[in-house]
Amino acid sequence: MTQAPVNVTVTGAAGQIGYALLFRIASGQLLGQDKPVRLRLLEIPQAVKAAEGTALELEDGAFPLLAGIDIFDDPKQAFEGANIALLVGARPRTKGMERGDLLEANGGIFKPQGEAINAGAADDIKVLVVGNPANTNALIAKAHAPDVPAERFTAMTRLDHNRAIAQLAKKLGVSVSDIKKMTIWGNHSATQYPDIFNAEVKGQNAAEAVNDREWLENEFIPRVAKRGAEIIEARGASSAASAANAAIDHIYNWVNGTPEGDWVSMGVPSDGSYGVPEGLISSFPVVCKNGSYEIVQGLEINEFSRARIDASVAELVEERDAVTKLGLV
Ligand SMILES: NC(=O)C1=CN([C@@H]2O[C@H](COP(=O)(O)OP(=O)(O)OC[C@H]3O[C@@H](n4cnc5c(N)ncnc54)[C@H](O)[C@@H]3O)[C@@H](O)[C@H]2O)C=CC1
Ligand SMILES: O=C([O-])CC(=O)C(=O)O
Repeated sequence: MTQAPVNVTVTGAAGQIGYALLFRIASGQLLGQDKPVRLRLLEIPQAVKAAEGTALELEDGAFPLLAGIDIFDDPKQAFEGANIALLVGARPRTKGMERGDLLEANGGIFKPQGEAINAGAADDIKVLVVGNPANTNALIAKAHAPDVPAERFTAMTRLDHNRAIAQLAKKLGVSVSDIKKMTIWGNHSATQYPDIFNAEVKGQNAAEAVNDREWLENEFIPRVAKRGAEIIEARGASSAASAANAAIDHIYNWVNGTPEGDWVSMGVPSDGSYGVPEGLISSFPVVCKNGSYEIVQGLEINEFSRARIDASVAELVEERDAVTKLGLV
C-alpha cells in the first residue's frame, strides 16, 4: 500500500445496490488501484446483521486494497472522518404513499445524514446521493451541512448518462466508446432530458448522425427516461448492478478526472448556468479535473432542448418547494 486508506462511507449497505457496490469499492475500482480504502457502512438497526454478513464476504474476498470495515447504525459515527460518502439507503415509495409523504420520509433520513457529514466528515468530503428522489435528497443533505462547500453534494444521473450512451450506440451500430459528450439535463426522474444535440459519434454531431426525429422523440428520450421502470418490470426489482456501476463511474471521474475531449453528467448545485435556478441540484454536463468539477459552458441549447430542460427543472423547483414547506431545507 502506497498511502493512508481513504474512508468511504456507504449507507444502505445491506441493500441490493450496496451488495453490488461494496465488492467493487474493495477491489479498487472506485478510486484507483493505488488507493487503499476503509469501508464505513451505515444501516438501520434491523439490517445491521445483514451488513455484517456482507462484511464477512468482503473479508473472504481478501482484497489487498481493503484496509478495514466498520458497521454502524448511527450516522454521526458512520460519517466520522469520511472522505467519500455514498448515500444509497433511502425510503422507497410504498403503496398509497403520496409524493409529499415520500419527500418527508426521506427528509427524516437525509437531514440527520447532512448534519452528521457537517459535524464529522473530513475536509475533503465528496458526497454522492443515489437514494431516490436523488436530486432533492441531495438538496436536503446539503441544507444541513452549512460548513461543507455546497459543490461537494452531488446526485447520481450517471446511470441515465450510461443508458443514453448505450441506446445511442445500439441505434447507430457503433461501439459505446465511439460516443462522447452525452448530457443528461435536469432531474433523475421521467422528466430528465438526454441531449444528443451536443453529443458526438466518431467526431460527428450525434443528432445529425441519427437524423431521425421520430426515433429521438418517441423512442430514445422515453426509453432512457423510463428505463428504471422497464428494468423493474423485467427483473421484478429495480436496477442494482447498473446503479452500482454508475456510482463507481461518478466517483472515479470526480476523483481522477474525465478524459480529454469528453464530459460526464452529474447532478450538481446549479450556479445559474443554462437558466437553472441557483442552488437547485440539477444534472449538467461536467468536466472533472484535480478532484473537482466544472459545468461545461457555452453549449448551444435549441428550442427542442430548452423546452425539455425547462420541464425537468420545473419539477425540481416543485420538489424544492415541497421540502421547503416541510421545513426540510
Ligand atoms: N440515482 C439512481 O440512478 C438510482 C437510484 N436508485 C435508488 O437507490 C436506493 C437504493 O436502492 P436499493 O439498494 O435497490 O434499495 P434496497 O431497498 O435494496 O436497499 C436500501 C437499503 O437502505 C437501507 N436504509 C434505509 N434507511 C436507511 C438509513 N436511514 N440509513 C442507512 N441505511 C438505510 C435499508 O435498510 C436497505 O438495506 C433507492 O432509493 C433507489 O430508488 C436505484 C437505482 C438508480
Ligand atoms: O426507477 C427506479 O426506481 C430506480 C431508478 O432510479 C433507476 O433505475 O433509474
